[in-house]
Amino acid sequence: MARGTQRLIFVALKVLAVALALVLMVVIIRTATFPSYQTSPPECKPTDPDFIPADQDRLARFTSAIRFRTVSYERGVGTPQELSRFIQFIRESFPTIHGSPLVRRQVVGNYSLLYRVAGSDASLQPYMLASHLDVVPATEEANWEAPPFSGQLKDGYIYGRGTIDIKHTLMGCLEAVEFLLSRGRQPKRTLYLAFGHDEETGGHFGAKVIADVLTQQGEKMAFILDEGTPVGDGLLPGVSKQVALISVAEKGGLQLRLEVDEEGGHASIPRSESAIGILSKAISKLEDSPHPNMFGTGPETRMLEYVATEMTLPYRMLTSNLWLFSPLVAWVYSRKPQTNALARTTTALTRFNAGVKDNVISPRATAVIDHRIHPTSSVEEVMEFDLKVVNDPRVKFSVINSRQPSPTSPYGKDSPTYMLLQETIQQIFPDALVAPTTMVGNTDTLYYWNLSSAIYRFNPCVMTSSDLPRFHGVNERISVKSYERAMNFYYHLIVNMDEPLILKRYRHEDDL
Ligand SMILES: CCCCCCCC/C=C\CCCCCCCC(=O)N[C@@H](Cc1c[nH]c2ccccc12)C(=O)O
Ligand SMILES: [Zn+2]
Ligand SMILES: [Zn+2]
Repeated sequence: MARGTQRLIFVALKVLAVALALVLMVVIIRTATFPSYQTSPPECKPTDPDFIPADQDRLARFTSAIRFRTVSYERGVGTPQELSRFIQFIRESFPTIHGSPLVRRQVVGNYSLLYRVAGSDASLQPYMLASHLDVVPATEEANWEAPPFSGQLKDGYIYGRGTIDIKHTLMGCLEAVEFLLSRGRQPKRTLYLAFGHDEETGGHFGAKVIADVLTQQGEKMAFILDEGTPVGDGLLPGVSKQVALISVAEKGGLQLRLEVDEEGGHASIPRSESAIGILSKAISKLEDSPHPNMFGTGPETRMLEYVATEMTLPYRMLTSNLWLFSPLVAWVYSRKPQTNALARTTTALTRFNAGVKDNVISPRATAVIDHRIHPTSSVEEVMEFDLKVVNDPRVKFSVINSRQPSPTSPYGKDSPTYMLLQETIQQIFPDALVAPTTMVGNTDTLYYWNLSSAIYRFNPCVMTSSDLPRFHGVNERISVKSYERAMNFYYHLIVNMDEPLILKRYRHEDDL
């Protein structure tokens, strides 16, 4: 090898070594100095004078609420009589709320409830706590450890449909307001409670109408809190502490119907391709072609950064240095369904219909694809992507439903309401970290976008990965301790909202 070439290689190796050393240095420095986003407000204790205990009366009210079979089956098909009975039960169970001159109650869309609790300072912008009255049907009843509409107490858990989705927040909010008012206190800031009656089937007749009513009344909210992501225990790799996940954004959706119409006929004389075959190829192409991994562009990235300082060293190093390791973390995310759903637009094949008889070639095949759209993508992008992937004019696409991803609500120390939420969570869950994330399913907040730019989705309940299948699944349950935490969470949130010190600490130029 010529001497000149040798020297060149030597210099190149030297440059590479220096560059690597520099990169390593940056990685180490960032790992060691990465900021913490956590706070440590005073813990809420059972000995506090304003602690709400899960006493017999409150537990009895909650278990009774679970016994109402307020099931939503499909759009416009629910259980109206049961909803009416449940509304009556709520009215009788919370006499202070329903007798207070501070409270205005409206029944909206026949079965949804909208309460306004007047604050003493009308100059302050109101806020809204949302939940829903309905539940999904209970299947596989035989496999439940206690009947799904029994509200049975067993080994410290209350069993039943709605215990974590979402009658614990519905009753938790009401208990908190009842407790406040029964102590003769009036909040400074007006608050709304909004309880839709058909969230489980899209909120078209409940939350949508609530939003219309509030819009007509010209209301704007300082923030809105609805059902959402839980306090995860063991859900995030590399973090041993619990992580309370506040969803600051919600994925969009695109439900597509795919249809192929071809000549059918006698099964003994098939053509080379059938409607079923053509459609199968199309949907299998869609399943095999995932939408791009968007890790690094949405709240899912910040979620990791918010807990970085509490991670085990290898994870901490990766997360503190996403400028370098983002592609690697993106790949790790794509490996598990829960994290994959956070990182990209997902494609779920939910229906496939074709054929009427064993020996008849079906002239028609149809399928439904349910996409959930990443916050940094759009309905248009998803449609364009799919058409390109299928690339077959015989497959006709039609849109069943579409909605853009939600705007991302402000979070972090620049957002007083997010920080208020974070501090309240840490009062009730003192061992938990708090982090922003994206809601992968849809909620009633879809209709509330025009009411507030600060919309958060959170479920004040600790959940392990083995609890997740209880959502809409078998053996839905909540521990008595968790229900107690839910009541106290809402109570503290309401009290904190009137505590100028907390908001002021994070308030910038924007006045709430
Ligand atoms: C590593 C990170 C882990 C993250 C873990 C996240 C865990 C999530 C755990 C629980 C969340 C479940 C809560 C889901 C609630 C979603 C509500 C729902 O099921 N919605 C339906 C129906 C629906 C409601 N509103 C609309 C509007 C438009 C279409 C459908 C719906 C749904 O999303 O399909
Ligand atoms: Zn729900
Ligand atoms: Zn649900």
